[in-house]
Amino acid sequence: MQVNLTDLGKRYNYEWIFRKLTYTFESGTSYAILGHNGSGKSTLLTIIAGHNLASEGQLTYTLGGKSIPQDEVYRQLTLTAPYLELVEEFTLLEMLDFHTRFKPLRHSLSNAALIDRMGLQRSKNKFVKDFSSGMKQRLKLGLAIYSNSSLLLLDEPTTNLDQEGVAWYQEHVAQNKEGRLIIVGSNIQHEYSFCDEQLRISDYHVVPRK
Ligand SMILES: Nc1ncnc2c1ncn2[C@@H]1O[C@H](COP(=O)(O)OP(=O)(O)OP(=O)(O)O)[C@@H](O)[C@H]1O
Repeated sequence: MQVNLTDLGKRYNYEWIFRKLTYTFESGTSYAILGHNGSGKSTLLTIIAGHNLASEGQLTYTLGGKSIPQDEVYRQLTLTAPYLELVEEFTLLEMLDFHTRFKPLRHSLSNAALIDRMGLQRSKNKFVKDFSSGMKQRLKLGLAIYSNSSLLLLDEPTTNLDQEGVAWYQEHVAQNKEGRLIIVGSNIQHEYSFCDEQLRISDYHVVPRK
């Protein structure tokens, strides 16, 4: 998977969040999008995911030498972000059944094996609404990391995780990065320490004229 941004810009109303962003993201490489709160990291990730529209510029996707239309790229990607909700009315087992019907798991992993990897064996019949916030985050990450997607987008991936949860995230993301394109939106070092490249969104802020 390759994602090409050419002179990409986004504004909300009259406020430009970033402009003139030209960059190539390549498979087999992990990227960190860095910047302070409100700098535009989530905005860029949602644009790459196709959940949000750029205001100017071009965004193209290529897989195996073939270009993928923007409205089909969702098949190739998984995104996890604090604002994306799980289906709270499902038990863990039901949640996995539902999710994997649309997005099969990597390496034909079974749902039971994913539950083991997430360390959630004792909660398989528990309703998601009764999970702690850290358990919900581990579930979101497990679904994203272990889905069979060539593009993995992680926005603030360790939100609500304790030290053990952070170590779990680091281990599992590192084990599943080969051959994939991973983009992390973060300003916390332990979330993106495995990344090979860094993109500072503030380099693309519009400097107001004096
Ligand atoms: N739907 C929207 N309408 C108007 N402004 C928005 C909208 N979404 C985001 N913004 C603005 O865009 C800017 C960038 O927000 P964004 O959430 O992308 O930043 P971020 O770098 O991810 O921040 P954080 O680190 O706090 O998550 C902020 O000024 C925010 O207020």
